[in-house]
Amino acid sequence: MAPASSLSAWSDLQAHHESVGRTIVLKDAFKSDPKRFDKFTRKITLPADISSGGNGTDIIFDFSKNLITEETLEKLVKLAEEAGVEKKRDAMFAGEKINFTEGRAVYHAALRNVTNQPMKVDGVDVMNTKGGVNDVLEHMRVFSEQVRSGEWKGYTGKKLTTIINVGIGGSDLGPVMVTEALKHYGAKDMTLHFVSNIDGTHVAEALANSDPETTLFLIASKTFTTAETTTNANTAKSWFLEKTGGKGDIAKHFVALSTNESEVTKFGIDAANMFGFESWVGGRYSVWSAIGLSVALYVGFDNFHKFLAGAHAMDQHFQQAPLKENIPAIGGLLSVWYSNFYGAQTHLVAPFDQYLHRFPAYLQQLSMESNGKTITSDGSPAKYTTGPILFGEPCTNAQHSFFQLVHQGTKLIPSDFILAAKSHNPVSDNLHQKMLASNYLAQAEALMVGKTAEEVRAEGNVPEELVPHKVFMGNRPTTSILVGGAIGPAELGALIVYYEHLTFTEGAVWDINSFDQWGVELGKVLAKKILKEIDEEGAGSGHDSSTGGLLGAFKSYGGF
Ligand SMILES: O=P(O)(O)OC[C@H]1O[C@@H](O)[C@H](O)[C@@H](O)[C@@H]1O
Repeated sequence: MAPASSLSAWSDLQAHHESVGRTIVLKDAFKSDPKRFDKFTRKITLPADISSGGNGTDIIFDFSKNLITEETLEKLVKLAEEAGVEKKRDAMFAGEKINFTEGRAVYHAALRNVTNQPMKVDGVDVMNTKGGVNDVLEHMRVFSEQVRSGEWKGYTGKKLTTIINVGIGGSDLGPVMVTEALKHYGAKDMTLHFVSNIDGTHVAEALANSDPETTLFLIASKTFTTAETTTNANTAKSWFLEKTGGKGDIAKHFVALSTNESEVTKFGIDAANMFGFESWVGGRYSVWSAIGLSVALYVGFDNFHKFLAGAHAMDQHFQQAPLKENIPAIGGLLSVWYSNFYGAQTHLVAPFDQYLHRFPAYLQQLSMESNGKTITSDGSPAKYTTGPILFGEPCTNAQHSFFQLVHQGTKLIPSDFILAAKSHNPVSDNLHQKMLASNYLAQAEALMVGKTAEEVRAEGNVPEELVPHKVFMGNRPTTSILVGGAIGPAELGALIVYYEHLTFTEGAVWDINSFDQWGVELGKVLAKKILKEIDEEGAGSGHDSSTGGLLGAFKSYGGF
C-alpha cells in the first residue's frame, strides 16, 4: 500500500485544511446550521436482549463539535477509500495474515462472534474446531459457574472467593478495566486482585490478606514466558505451597490462561486446567478470550456473553456501515485529521463515569501499542506523524487537575467525553447523575465556545491586566459519546470495540502494522543482562557512564 501522504486525497485534505479547516469557527458553524448536530451524529442500537435496560440501548456518537464540515467528512472518507481501509478491514475479518511482521491473522473478532458465523484461518473453522472458540467458551462457562456456585472447591472443601489474576499488559489491563467497569454486576462475595508489576509489593499486598484455602490463581499470559508473570506466578505458587504445608492442591487452586501448553504444564498446571486461545489474538485484544476468565468469574458467564455480544454488534456495524456512517471509521479519520493536518499529538478520553476509571489506561495500550510505530508496510519510515499519545482520567476529577491545559494551553487536544444517561447508583434522587451530566455537557460547550476578551470585560470588575488570563480561545474539538441507558456488559463491549476499530482505521490509513509490538523488546533484553550483572561483581560492562554509575550506586545503596 502506498504511504498515506502520497495519496491524492491526502493533498486534497492539506489544501482543504488551508482553505477551510484552519478557519472553521465551531460556534459560528452551529449558528449558521441548525441541523449540524443531526448531520454529524451517528447512532448504534444494541439488541434488546443484551442491553442493560432490556430495551435496545442507543449509543450516540456526536461528532458535531469537531473541526469539520460536510466536505471535510467527504474528503476524509475519500482518504479512507484510497488508503484501502475497507479492503484491509475485510481482510482482517476474512482471517488473512494482516499482521505481516509476525505472519499472523488478526482475529479477535472471532472471540465475540456470538452469531457463530463461519470464520476461518488457514481454512480451519476457528469457531467449531476442537479446542476452538466455542469449546473454550463452554469451558469458561462450566468452570465459572462451578466456582461461583461453590461446586468447585478448594483443597479443604471450601468455596473459592478470592481470585488473583497474575498477568501484565493485555493479560491484565482488560480484565482489570472490565471488572472495574462492571462492578455493579460483580459477585458480592468475591474479592479480586490483579497482580501485574514485578515490584514485589504488588504480589505481596495481594497475598497478604488472602487465605490459601479460598484463593484461586489465574495465571494469565499469552506466551507464558513474560518475566513479570512467571516470576509473580512462581512466588504465588511458593506462597501457596508454604502456607498449605505442601498439602495444597495446585490443580484446584491454579488455572492458566494461555496459548502455550508446554510452558503451562512445565509450571505445574494440568493442561485440563488451561483455557487456551490462539496466536491470532493479540495481547491488547485478548480480554474477549480466555484472558477474560476473571470477568466471567466475577460477573457471571451470562454477563460475559452479553459483553461479547455488545462487542459483536459494533463489529457488525464496522463491517457493514458505509464509511460515511461508520462510527469507528469516522472516529479514526478524525484522529488522522487532527494528527496529520492540525499537528495534534494527543487524544484525550475522559469518561464521566467512575466505573470506567481504568478505561483510559486500557485504551493507552490499545492505541499506543498498536499505532506507536514509525515504519510503514514497505519498511520505510512514515513521513507523517502516527499514533497520538492517548491519555485520560475520569471526570469530573480530571476537570480539577489537568483540564486547565485542555482549555487554555497551547496544544490542540481532541477529546472524547463519555456519559451514560442512567447511573447504576442514582443516589440522592439522581442529583449526582444530573451534576455529572451537566459537567459533561458544560465541558464540551466551554471548550467549543470559549470566552472572548469582550465577554470577560462585560462580566465587570475585571482589572484590564487580568483580561487576557481569563480569555478562553475556544474552538477546541470534542466527540461526545452518550450511552442511552446504563453501561452494562453489552454497552461496555460496544464502547471498547469502537476504540479498537478507530485504532484499526488510523493504522490502516497510516499504512503501519497496528498488530505487532517490537518496540517493547529492547528494554526486556537489556533488563535480562542487567539482572545478571546485579548478582555479579562490579557495575556491569559495556554500559554508558550513566547506566553503569546508577547500577553501581543501586548495588551499593541496596546492599547487593
Ligand atoms: O500475555 P503475555 O504473553 O504475558 O504478554 C503480556 C504483554 O507483554 C508485553 O510485553 C506486550 O507488549 C503486550 O502486548 C502483552 O500483552
